[in-house]
Amino acid sequence: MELKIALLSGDGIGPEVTQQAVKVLDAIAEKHGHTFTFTKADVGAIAIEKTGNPLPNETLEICKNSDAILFGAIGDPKYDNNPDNAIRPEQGLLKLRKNLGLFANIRPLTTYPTLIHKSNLKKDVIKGTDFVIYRELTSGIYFGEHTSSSDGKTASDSCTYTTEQIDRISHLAFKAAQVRRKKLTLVDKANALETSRLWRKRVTEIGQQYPDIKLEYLFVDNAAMQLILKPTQFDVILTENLFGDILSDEASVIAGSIGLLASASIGEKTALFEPIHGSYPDAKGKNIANPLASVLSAAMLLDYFSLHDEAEDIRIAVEKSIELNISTPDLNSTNHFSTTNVGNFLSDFILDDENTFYNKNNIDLGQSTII
Ligand SMILES: NC(=O)C1=CN([C@@H]2O[C@H](COP(=O)(O)OP(=O)(O)OC[C@H]3O[C@@H](n4cnc5c(N)ncnc54)[C@H](O)[C@@H]3O)[C@@H](O)[C@H]2O)C=CC1
Ligand SMILES: CC(C)CC(=O)C(=O)O
Ligand SMILES: [Mg+2]
Repeated sequence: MELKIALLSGDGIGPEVTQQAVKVLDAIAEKHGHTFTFTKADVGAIAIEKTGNPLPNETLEICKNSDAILFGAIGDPKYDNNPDNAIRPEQGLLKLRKNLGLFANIRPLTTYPTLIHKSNLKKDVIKGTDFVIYRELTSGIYFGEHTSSSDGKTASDSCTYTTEQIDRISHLAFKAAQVRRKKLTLVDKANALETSRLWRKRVTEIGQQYPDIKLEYLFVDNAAMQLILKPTQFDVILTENLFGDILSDEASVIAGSIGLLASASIGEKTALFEPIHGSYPDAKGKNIANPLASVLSAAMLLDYFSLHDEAEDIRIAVEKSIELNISTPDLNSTNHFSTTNVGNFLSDFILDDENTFYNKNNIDLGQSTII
């Protein structure tokens, strides 16, 4: 298969982690006889520095002319610490999502035996956790009217949802539940918010078209608690933009690191694949960021094009790296491997086996070495 992929590495650790995902995709292309071509484009703070615009037209055009987008992360303390800046890196990502109509953000959460064993959370609570968050991505409070008064004393952000915006992601979430464990949990704040009441009404109505799916409702405050108390109760979580953003970062603690959580943002015409984490500015250029979220986002990209065997190859390589402790410091407090090492291991493993990596790097099999 030939795929044109727009590569938007962005800021902070974005370039370091996406570089590993590209490496892994190159290995998959070589192994399975595909041609993946990457076209780089700027977004976020780097794009502001170069053009004054966090989403230059050229970048948008490259995305529109590609089959899919591989995205790193955006964000820079220079802007975060100066809230008065009118032009901000995150506008690049929000506008990209809106312009490409990427309304459904799919964030799977799985656990790995090696990491369950190391987790600070109770092992019998997190063992077997396997759910997916369907987060609405192009509406809600991030896209409402934002105001601030001229005296600087009042600010507002409005949250709006239409039935059309709720319906389209709800159908995707119900369909996902049909091929999973047939349970959908709507997370909202219907005891306080009008938008949440609309979500509850519509999702209940849509649920009638999916009688095989058990539909449950949770208020978001309770959901935040249940995620940690009993995460195995969840199968598909459906929620609005803000709640999905927050709950998925929280859920990453169950997996072991936010550096493990991948996502796919699906629209009608195209799709974007990105880690759920941000630009982790403190780690920029240090070669310590976990690249697995980016690599697993690349696996979701392959799934999107029905290259399921190829996606599985990536997931098996990722599992192997975790099992062998070839992991960055967030997962491995003693035997640190670098971002690049992890990417090299994955591509070597995909093309050959784990011994290739050990031999190339002159390591005894299983040795605990910092390289
Ligand atoms: N999709 C995106 O591009 C997002 C961008 N951001 C932006 O990123 C910047 C930093 O935001 P933060 O709130 O600090 O969130 P962040 O996700 O960048 O980092 C939070 C913490 O998560 C951990 N972490 C994140 N990615 C990791 C990785 N790959 N490997 C290991 N540990 C990792 C680190 O401990 C880090 O301190 C801000 O400018 C923010 O606006 C935040 C979230 C998403
Ligand atoms: C610009 C932010 C809304 C990005 C973010 O935190 C996310 O999508 O997870
Ligand atoms: Mg977020």
